[in-house]
Amino acid sequence: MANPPSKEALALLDNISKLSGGLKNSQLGSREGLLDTCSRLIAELSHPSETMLKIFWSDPTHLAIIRLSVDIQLFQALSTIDEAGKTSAEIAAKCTSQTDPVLVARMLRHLAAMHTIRETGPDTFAPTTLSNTLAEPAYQDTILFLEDDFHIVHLKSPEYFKQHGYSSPNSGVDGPFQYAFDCKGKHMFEYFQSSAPHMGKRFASMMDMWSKGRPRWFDEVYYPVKERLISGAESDAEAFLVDVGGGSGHDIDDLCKKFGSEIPGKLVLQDRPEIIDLAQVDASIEKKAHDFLTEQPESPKYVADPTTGARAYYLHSIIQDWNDEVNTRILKSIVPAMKKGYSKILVNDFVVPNQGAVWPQTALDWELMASLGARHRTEAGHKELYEGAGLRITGVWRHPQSLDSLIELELA
Ligand SMILES: C[S@@+](CC[C@H](N)C(=O)[O-])C[C@H]1O[C@@H](n2cnc3c(N)ncnc32)[C@H](O)[C@@H]1O
Repeated sequence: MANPPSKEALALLDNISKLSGGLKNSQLGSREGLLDTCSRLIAELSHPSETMLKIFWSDPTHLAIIRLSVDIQLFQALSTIDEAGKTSAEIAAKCTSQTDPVLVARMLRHLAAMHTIRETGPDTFAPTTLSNTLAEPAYQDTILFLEDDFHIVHLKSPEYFKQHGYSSPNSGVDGPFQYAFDCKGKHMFEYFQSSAPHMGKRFASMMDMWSKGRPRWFDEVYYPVKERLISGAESDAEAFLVDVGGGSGHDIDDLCKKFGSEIPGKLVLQDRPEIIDLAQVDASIEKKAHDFLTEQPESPKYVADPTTGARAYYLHSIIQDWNDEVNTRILKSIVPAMKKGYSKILVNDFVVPNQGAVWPQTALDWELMASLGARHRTEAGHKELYEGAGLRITGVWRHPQSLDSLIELELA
């Protein structure tokens, strides 16, 4: 007979049944609660050797198969199939190149065992929402970035830490990334530009992919854009909102789509020149190459008929990329452009709790360290940084289903 479940497992099962009721009634947060509780239950019920094999066998092989699927266009082949499914030989015939049907069958079986696709009968497989989504260009780029380009950084990090006395990096130009690519002194974004433009493009796609499926800062229950920005915006101001380091423009483009003619002024997308070249945004959005370590050009000092600075300077996933010293430079480059009591800086970043951070936060913190010598901040860490740059926090907003926050700042 099997061992009786532990007290913890029983409590988790009770919680799952409560949360299931919430999910059926579309209660906000029940989906997230269920995901967390189910993963705790899996950890509680698994034998350590099962967990070990999950981490070191099933996940890496799953990853290897997903990566290979990009080359043979397996997800694209699957996306043409209906829910009844097709045999592995039929699916192999739809892949690019002459892929061995036996190899495809082995890939399909593991993908099905990992719930990435569905096994609908003997040697018969059908796509899922996940596998269809993995066929999209932004997801394919992300797989290539994380596997082909970035994975080496994690593989090399034990050597890096051994050489650096196991201390936490605090430099964007001498961390695990620079060690793996032998480019000490060059920041990751500079390295993309000078030595690996394909990585820069894939990275921008990854940021685009990441914005999907999570609440956006301008959603009604997140940050009240109408109340805090549109209302009170001066129509003769040069710019309404500047997306500083906005990548290929998904945030500002979606803001533009959502509010359309309600936006009372110009929208400006700024980033490095090679990223601005990639951006495909609404024609009304001005695209400008700008180094955010230098003085903000969307400022009364520079515009033809200056009245005020922009209503808002939006920084999404920027503060988390740099140490305090560089962030102070970024913020102080915007401060002279701001009008007191009118202009705001909007920081859209994680505010990690002092206890109970969840895996998307802790995993990203490690990625930030490895790639950029950077880290996540608690609310106290954010506050200290902004006060040091002559700013004050005027509010922190969070969507009930999001893990990130919107921190609103004004001149102190
Ligand atoms: C983590 S991404 C965030 C992109 C976008 N805000 C988003 O949330 O998807 C950081 C962005 O900062 C840009 N960046 C890095 N250094 C920069 C600099 N000195 N000036 C302007 N942009 C820079 C990168 O090109 C990249 O698009």
